[in-house]
Amino acid sequence: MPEGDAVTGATIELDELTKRYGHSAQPAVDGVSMEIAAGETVILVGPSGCGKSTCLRMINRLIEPTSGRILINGEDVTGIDPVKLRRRIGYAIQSSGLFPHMTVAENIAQVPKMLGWSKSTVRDRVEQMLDLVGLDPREFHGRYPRQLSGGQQQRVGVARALAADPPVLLMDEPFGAVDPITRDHLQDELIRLQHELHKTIVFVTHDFDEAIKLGDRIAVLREQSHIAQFDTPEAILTNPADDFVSGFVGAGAALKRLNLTRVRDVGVVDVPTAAMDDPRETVVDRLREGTSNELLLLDRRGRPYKWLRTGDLALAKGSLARAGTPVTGHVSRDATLRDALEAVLTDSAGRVPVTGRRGEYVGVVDMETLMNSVHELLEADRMAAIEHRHDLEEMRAHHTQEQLEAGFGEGGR
Ligand SMILES: Nc1ncnc2c1ncn2[C@@H]1O[C@H](COP(=O)(O)OP(=O)(O)OP(=O)(O)O)[C@@H](O)[C@H]1O
Repeated sequence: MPEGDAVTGATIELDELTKRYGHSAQPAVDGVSMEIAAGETVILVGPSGCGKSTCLRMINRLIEPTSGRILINGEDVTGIDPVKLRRRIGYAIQSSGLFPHMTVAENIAQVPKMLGWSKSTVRDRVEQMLDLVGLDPREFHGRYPRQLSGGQQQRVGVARALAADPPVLLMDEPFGAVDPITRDHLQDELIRLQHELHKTIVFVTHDFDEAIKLGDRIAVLREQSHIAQFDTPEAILTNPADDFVSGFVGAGAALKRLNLTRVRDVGVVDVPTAAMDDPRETVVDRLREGTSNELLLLDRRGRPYKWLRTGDLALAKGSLARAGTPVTGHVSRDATLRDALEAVLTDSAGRVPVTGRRGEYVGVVDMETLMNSVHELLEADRMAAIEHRHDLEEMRAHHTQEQLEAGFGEGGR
């Protein structure tokens, strides 16, 4: 999380939380314990029926736990009125859960109204929420859910969940029912929102790629919600705890790792550049000075325009305007390494310019820099995981030593 940004989320602690439905022999959720930091996004993944939704719904007590405790910001909420509790916890689900007979505005306004907010505050809040999720308030305010696309319904669902500004947001496969492109878009929107809001989010999904993209940490659950591994996406990708987790990560862990790093975090190379208005001699000199026989011509706003090779000038009879090959692909500094790899693989010369916020040239990525970066990243992940394991072992050894000493002490009395 960026420094200086206020955290508005709350801590969540699940303490030996268990759910046994009716007379079933096995509990659906068996003694799950988990600590979630304020402002953190935690993803629950696991096979169908392992108890993810049950876990999630116990947090807002839509399902009453059979035993165990839930603490929100340190307060035990296991015994408080569930209706009051739910006003402090936003909840978004797959089918968007909107009331069909209410307009978009009425749906979003529901919890703020129940909380007794004044009419004008509620009205402003509805506008603000629609803006936040990227829907034009004037257009969508009065529509009914059936007049919205699946993706728009999901957005309204998220707006409604956030309307009363709850510190905690629970999301149960919220993007499960939309097409992959809309899903990708909604995921990006959620990342943007979370960047602004810093809620504590617990998010259930089947989709491991979604978990990697959205989670600060991922809890991989086995049957009855036993935790197989609870760690950062990087650690799970490079150091899965066992075969069960590896099976979940699936093939292509290194490729998935590329989604976690942005171009701005790795080194880019510099190529000689020249401006459109530069005299021909300057351009020729720069081409000569460079190590590759290529130069990037920038337009008047400093944006990549054309690739120019030594021979191009002769072919175009010396006119810069006619020489060279237009730049077709580029990646922004915010693009993931996966996007950069895609661009590099599809570029005929295997390199693409990197651009800043206003499209200005900041460097170039090619296959070699990408490969070096990926090797370095994977190596760093591995080292961090080894250190982490070492710390854990030391802590355990220390703990055992303490217990032994305490035992001897008692025995000696
Ligand atoms: N109301 C209920 N009564 C009895 N059993 C239930 C009830 N709800 C869920 N279960 C059982 O509890 C177990 C966990 O269900 P849950 O829906 O929490 O799993 P899940 O991991 O979210 O599954 P999925 O990924 O398929 O949505 C399942 O075996 C399910 O059949």
